[in-house]
Amino acid sequence: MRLIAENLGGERGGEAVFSGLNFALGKGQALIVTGPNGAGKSTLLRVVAGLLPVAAGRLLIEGGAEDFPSIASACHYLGHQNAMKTALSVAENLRFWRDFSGADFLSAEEALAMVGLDGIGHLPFGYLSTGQRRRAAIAKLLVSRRPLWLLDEPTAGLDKASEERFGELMREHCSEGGIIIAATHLPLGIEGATELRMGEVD
Ligand SMILES: Nc1ncnc2c1ncn2[C@@H]1O[C@H](COP(=O)(O)OP(=O)(O)OP(=O)(O)O)[C@@H](O)[C@H]1O
Repeated sequence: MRLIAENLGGERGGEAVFSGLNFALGKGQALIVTGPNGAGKSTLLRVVAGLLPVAAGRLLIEGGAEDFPSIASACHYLGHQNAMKTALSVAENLRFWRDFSGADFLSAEEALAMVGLDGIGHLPFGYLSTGQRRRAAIAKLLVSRRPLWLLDEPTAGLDKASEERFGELMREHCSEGGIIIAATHLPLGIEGATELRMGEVD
């Protein structure tokens, strides 16, 4: 599977935020999107996820159409918000996302263990600390198999150990043929990733 952007443009509120972006990502490749606040990193991720329309150019996936007829069906989108219900337990939230996303992978309990949150699945999500909430949201990536991970500031609020653990999960995803696009202000520890700098004047 390859994800290709050709002359891609995105806009917010009718105003162009970026234009003329080109990239092609094959199995196992990662793209790190950097740039100052307001450069359009989140907008790009939302366009790729299908949450905002493509304003110019095109985005396509090649290969894997039988399993993933659209980019949206191939991706996990981890935005700034964790997208978890505070009144439901952590495990209930993960089971919801597992059912919603399909292609079961790890159980809620197994996924929580992978982010170092074993034994807290029964707690309401709202009881968790900021970093624990982010880790539980990261566990969503592991309850169903989707090849394309779109990550917006994924390590914001994580302690050092959790940051390193997540680095390992991302490297594992790539080594299994997954693709990652991550917007970040912090190093993520993915070797060999390509960097896309947004908001810079040539
Ligand atoms: N809903 C909206 N309506 C209009 N403009 C918006 C909307 N959301 C974002 N913008 C504008 O789009 C531009 C790009 O925002 P975006 O969130 O993509 O930047 P970013 O690079 O992710 O920034 P940060 O590093 O602060 O997260 C900004 O100028 C922002 O003000």
